[in-house]
Amino acid sequence: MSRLCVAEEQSVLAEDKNKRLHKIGKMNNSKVKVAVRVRPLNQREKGLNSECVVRVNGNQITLLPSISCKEKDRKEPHIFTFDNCFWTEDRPETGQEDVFEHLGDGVLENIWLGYNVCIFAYGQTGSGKTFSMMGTNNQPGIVPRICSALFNKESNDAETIRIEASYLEIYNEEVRDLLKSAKKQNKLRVREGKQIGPYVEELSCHAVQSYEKIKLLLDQGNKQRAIAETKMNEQSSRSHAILTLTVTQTCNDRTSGAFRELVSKVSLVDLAGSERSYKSGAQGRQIKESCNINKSLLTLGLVINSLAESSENKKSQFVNYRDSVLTWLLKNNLGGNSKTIMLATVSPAADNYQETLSTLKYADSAKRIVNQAEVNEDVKSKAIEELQEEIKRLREALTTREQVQEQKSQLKETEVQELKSQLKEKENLLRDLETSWEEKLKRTEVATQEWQKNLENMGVTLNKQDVVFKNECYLTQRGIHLIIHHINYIIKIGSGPSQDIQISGPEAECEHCEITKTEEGEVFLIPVDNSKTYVNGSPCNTKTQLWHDDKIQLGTNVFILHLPKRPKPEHHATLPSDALSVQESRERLAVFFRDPNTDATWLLKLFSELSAFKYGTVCGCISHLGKDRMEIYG
Ligand SMILES: Nc1ncnc2c1ncn2[C@@H]1O[C@H](COP(=O)(O)OP(=O)(O)OP(=O)(O)O)[C@@H](O)[C@H]1O
Repeated sequence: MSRLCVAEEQSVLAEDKNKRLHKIGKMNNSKVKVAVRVRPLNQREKGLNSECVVRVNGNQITLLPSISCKEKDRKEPHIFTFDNCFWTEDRPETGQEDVFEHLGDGVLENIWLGYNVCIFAYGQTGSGKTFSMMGTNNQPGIVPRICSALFNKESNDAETIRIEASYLEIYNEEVRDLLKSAKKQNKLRVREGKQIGPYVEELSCHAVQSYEKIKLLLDQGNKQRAIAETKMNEQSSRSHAILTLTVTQTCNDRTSGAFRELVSKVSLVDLAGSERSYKSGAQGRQIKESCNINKSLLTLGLVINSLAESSENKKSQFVNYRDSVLTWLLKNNLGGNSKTIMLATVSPAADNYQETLSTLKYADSAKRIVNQAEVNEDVKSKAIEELQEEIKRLREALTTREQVQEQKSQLKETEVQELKSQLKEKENLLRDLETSWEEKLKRTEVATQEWQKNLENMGVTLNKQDVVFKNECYLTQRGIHLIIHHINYIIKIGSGPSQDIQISGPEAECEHCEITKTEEGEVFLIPVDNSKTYVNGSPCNTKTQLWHDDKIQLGTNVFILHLPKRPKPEHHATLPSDALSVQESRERLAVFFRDPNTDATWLLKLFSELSAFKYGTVCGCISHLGKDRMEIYG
């Protein structure tokens, strides 16, 4: 039978099943809910006096024409209506709560009812996807709030709740397990089962019993992501991250007295920035990254469009989910069995007009998609049955293939290998489904300990939220995450698109400075003429050697150099003959001398040398303390 006929037959069977489920109220048509969040103007945009071109009125968002937009967009504003519009400028402190109240509460309700749910954040780099999904310690986002509520017993009346978590990222169309140490990573393949839908082979799944445990896993995953990024000088915005929680509840049906098992798969997705390719001036490896990011996002766009069209025309049409890893994994969430929310994040600044318009158009298409959400009841037994059948079929196929192996052709050999690998995978899945909860909890504990040990062996120490590499040379920059930039030979820093590290702010030059590392491991800073560059608070206008822990300020961007092999040498100041002694601490220098009327020029020289050398920004004062003592404060 041709592929098309099989697809047609399957779709007829699925339609019949859907009709039946609709009738008994266990499936319903569910439009993708679309919300838009506008972040406040950031420092860079304020510094550039960027015009604010977005207005929000209730659920309506208007994009006003601006000088920077294309000719055809200059005449009229673009007006869109969504399920929710969030504008953080009005109430910045309650922004995260507002979003959770309007989106998160509904998500929880659907989880308790046994539906699959998905929230995916889409928008240009820096528009607030990670801030909305993850948030910060003080302003937690949707993900930690959902995780915390899942363990709040008052929010549901199930007898038992079991939660398993997996966390992956898609980078250059390859899947990485964020909860497995880099050493143990194989290239992970996406497969698909009739009952379970698309899944990632060998992806680790962790049983969690408390919010603290999920938080620990999330932290681990984010660190793993940070390590991968920094090892390759990547940035998080270049990969897509998917956290999946499988929530299994057993409930006692009050009327029949029977036990029901409800399973909800919760997919929380932080997509890569949507604009990368044309604004970042991508080169070399970055071109591959951009193509692959855009391949996923492009396919996502195509999938959204064809789903929107088929929902409107009420006609099913073939949707090529398998064209990208992202859409394949989100197959159920887009047009399938899931209650899905898209959170589109945008910047209000005029110079982001095109990206904002394209995000809003994307979001506008998404709101036309209609999913077929189904209550997932007793799916485990069905999945076990399906796997047992599959395993039986694969074993038989393998025996037949092996029997005709006499004429050993290359083709047969590959076929046998593929069958063996499928068989192994299905057996693993079955074993996993049959593993007891207690065993799963034990496994998670062992995996966490192993992961931490591995990091220590790699020379990485975990310091609260931070990742520190013991013996390497890098710059750290603190923002929403701690960002680490490795220095290998030469790095260019500036606000221009071709710079290795991009800085922002009104005082950031297009090409601000270079940092070089010699073969001997010495590090130098070479500022570009007239750039606002400071080392430990002192202006730096010429090539300057840098030491461990030096603070480098480029305009308003601050970096700390990590170079443990080059600690700052001890400073030996030449003191005038009448100085008696010098006492130093990191914050204070006290010079004792005989004659309080000593010419102070040497002291001022010493002061400026020391401030440049060791004391960072010296807001210091020189004060006379009695007859024979002066103190300089750093
Ligand atoms: N709604 C908001 N309110 C306050 N600050 C915000 C908001 N949204 C984003 N920000 C700030 O803007 C900056 C960029 O946000 P974020 O990292 O979430 O962007 P992103 O879309 O995830 O970017 P990328 O695609 O590069 O990962 C962060 O410093 C964040 O704190």
